Amino acid sequence: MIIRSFETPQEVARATADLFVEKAQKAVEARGRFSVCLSGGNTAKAIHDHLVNRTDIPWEHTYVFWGDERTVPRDHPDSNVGAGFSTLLDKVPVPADHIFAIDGGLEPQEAARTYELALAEYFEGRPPVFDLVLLGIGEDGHTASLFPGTHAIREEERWVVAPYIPSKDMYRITLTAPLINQARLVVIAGYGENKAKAIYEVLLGKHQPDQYPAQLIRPDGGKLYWLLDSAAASALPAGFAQTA
Ligand SMILES: O=C(O)[C@H](O)[C@@H](O)[C@H](O)[C@H](O)COP(=O)(O)O
Repeated sequence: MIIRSFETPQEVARATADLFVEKAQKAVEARGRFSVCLSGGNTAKAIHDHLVNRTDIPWEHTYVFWGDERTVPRDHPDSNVGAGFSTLLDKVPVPADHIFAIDGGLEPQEAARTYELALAEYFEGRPPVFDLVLLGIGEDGHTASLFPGTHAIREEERWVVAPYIPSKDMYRITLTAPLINQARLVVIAGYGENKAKAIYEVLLGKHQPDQYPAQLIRPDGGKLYWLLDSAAASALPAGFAQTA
């Protein structure tokens, strides 16, 4: 696990974009294609702003997925898929048939099952190993839509589940931790003072993933980067995070 802190949110977004580019180039060189899972939320949008302007990403060999989606149609303002398109995919030349969107408009359990089938088809029945999974972190220590106290935290078999989230009073569709942990590279990006306590608890607190689900993110063989701004890293001991 590599933990880096940067002065500003913009530097976090830029550093995440740099890792995206590096991974994309290496994946295409090694396997001819690059599979990436986008996250939702505001952090993702800042990262997308940096990606849109890069000229060194092999978009034509890139395959795009989502780590989670709200149970809303793509055109709803809260949709992660909709935001992925409006802030990134409508602006870069990823072929339309390389984009695998979670359908938040379906009944939640059907949406989860349908997405699992899409993953199985892309990965041709082999265990889904994403080249890169981008994640955010919530103030409550959630990541993707793995929220405290939900059954999704304990899921060990399914790739995609659709738990009811009491704190949001809605169902969400989310990749499970075992699936995320198969990735070659996971990047958790976070900024803002409001994340500092959760980040401390996830990284240095008692191991209690039911309270802090981001503790579940421990890639089996891949790498994990935490990219934080100084505010989000402010509860960590001095020197714990590498300062860029
Ligand atoms: O659907 C979502 O909301 C995201 O997938 C979620 O896990 C997000 O990454 C965190 O809540 C951080 O959100 P911000 O980046 O907006 O702080």
